Amino acid sequence: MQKMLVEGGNLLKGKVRVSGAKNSAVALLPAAILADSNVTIEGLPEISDVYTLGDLLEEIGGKVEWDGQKVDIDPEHMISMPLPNGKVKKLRASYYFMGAMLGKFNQAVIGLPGGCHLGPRPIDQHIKGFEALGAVVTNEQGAIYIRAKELTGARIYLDVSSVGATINIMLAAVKAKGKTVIENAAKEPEIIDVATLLTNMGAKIKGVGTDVIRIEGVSSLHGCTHTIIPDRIEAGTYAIAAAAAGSEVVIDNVISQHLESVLAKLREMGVTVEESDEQLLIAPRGPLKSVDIKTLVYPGFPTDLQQPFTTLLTKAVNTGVVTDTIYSARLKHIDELRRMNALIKVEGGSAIVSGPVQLEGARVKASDLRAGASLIVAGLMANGITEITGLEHIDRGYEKITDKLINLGANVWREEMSEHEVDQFQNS
Ligand SMILES: CC(=O)N[C@H]1[C@@H](OP(=O)(O)OP(=O)(O)OC[C@H]2O[C@@H](n3ccc(=O)[nH]c3=O)[C@H](O)[C@@H]2O)O[C@H](CO)[C@@H](O)[C@@H]1O
Ligand SMILES: C=C(OP(=O)(O)O)C(=O)O
Repeated sequence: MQKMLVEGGNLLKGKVRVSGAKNSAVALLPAAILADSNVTIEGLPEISDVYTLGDLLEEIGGKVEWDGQKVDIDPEHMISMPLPNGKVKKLRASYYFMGAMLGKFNQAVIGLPGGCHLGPRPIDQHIKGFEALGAVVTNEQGAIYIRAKELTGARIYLDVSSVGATINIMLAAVKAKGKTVIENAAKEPEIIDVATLLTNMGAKIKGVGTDVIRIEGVSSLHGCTHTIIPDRIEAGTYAIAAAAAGSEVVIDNVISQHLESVLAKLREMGVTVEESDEQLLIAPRGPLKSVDIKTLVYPGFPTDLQQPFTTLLTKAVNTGVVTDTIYSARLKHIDELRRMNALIKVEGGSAIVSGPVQLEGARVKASDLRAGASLIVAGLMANGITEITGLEHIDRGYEKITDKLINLGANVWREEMSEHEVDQFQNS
C-alpha cells in the first residue's frame, strides 16, 4: 500500500494534458455489451475504474484487448453471467452492466455498486426506468435481479435528473421494442458521448443534451470505433490546482464549454482564464477573492469539483459558502483540511470557508476520489510535506496524477507505507 507525499511551495508552471473522461469511459465500456461485433474505444484514461470494467467484461465472456489507451472489445461470446459480488463493488459504474445486459439479454443480475461514499446514492430511478420498460426488478441479498420477457418502449419521467439513470435507461431502451421517451433527463456531456457511441452502433436516439431524450428501439447493434471526450473534471482539477498553486498553467485537450460554470467562478476570484482551441490558460494574478459556490446539475457547478474548489477557497480573502445540492453529505474532506489549518465551519449543510489561511502539511486520508484531489491541491499550497493515504480512491479517476504534477514542477512522490502505517490507516 502506498501513500503520496506532496511538498508545498513549488509554483506550478507549464502544460498538462487531460485524459479521456472517466465518467464517459465507465459507461462506454459496458455499452459495448450491446453490440454484435467488435467495439473499439480510443483515448481511454488509464485509471483503475476502466481496468475493473475491462475485467468485468471478460468475466461475462468478452474478449478485451488493450493497446495503451485503446481497447478492442469482442462481445461475440458474452453471456448473461450473474455478477452479484466481487469487482462490481469496487466502483459505481458497474451499475451500467444492468442497463446494457438487460438490453442485450433481457436479464441481468448485478451486485449493488460501490464508488465514492457521498451519503445515500439510491438507484431507484434506474429501477423505475427498467420497470417501465417491462422488467421485473428484485433485490435478493444485496444483488439486483432484473428480468424481462421482452423490453417495450415507455415514457419515463425521472424524479431527479440523474446521470446514471439517464444512461442506464438509454442502454436498455436502445434495444426495446418501440419508442422510449426519457423526461427530465440529465444533460451532462458524458451522456452525449455515450449516445454518440450508441448511435454509431446503429441506435436511434434524439434529443441528447436536452432534458427530453427520444429513443426508437432497434433489433440489433453493430460494432464501431469511438474516441472518448476529454475529462472535464480532471481539467477542472488542474485549473483549480493552477489557481491555487500556479503561475501560468496551460491545460491541453479540454472542451472549455464543458467547464463554463467553473471558469466563471475562477474569473470572479480574480484568476486570469484564457480559452483557446482545446486549451485553457490559468494564471492567478494577485490575491484571490472569495466566492460562494452551489453545485447543480450540468451546466451548473459540478459536484465533482466542489471538494477541490473548497480547498482553493482557503486561500481567498474573505468568506466563501459552499453548498452541494447534489450530494449534501460530500463533506468528508473538510476534517482533513482542518488538520491542515483550514478555517471551515459546516452550518446548515453548507461549508463556510474563511480565508486567507496558510495551510500546513499534515497526515491526511482521502476518503473518496475528489476528497483525494482536494487534499493534493491542499498539499501543493501548504508549508512543508503533506502525506496522503487512501490512494486507491485517487487512482480510480486520475491518470498518472503524480507524473502530471511533477511535469508542472510540483514536488510529489509515492512511497510504500510501513506495516505500522498500514495498520494505522486500516484502523482509522
Ligand atoms: C460514474 C459517474 O458518472 N458518476 C457521476 C454520476 O454519479 P451518479 O450517476 O451516481 O449520480 P446521479 O446523477 O445519479 O445522482 C444525482 C442525484 O440524484 C440522486 N439519485 C440518483 C439516482 C437515483 O436513482 N435516485 C436518486 O435519488 C443522487 O442521490 C444524487 O443526489 O453523477 C454524479 C453527479 O454529477 C457525479 O458526482 C458522479 O461522478
Ligand atoms: C463520485 C465520483 O465517482 P463515482 O460516481 O464513480 O463514485 C466522482 O467521479 O467524483
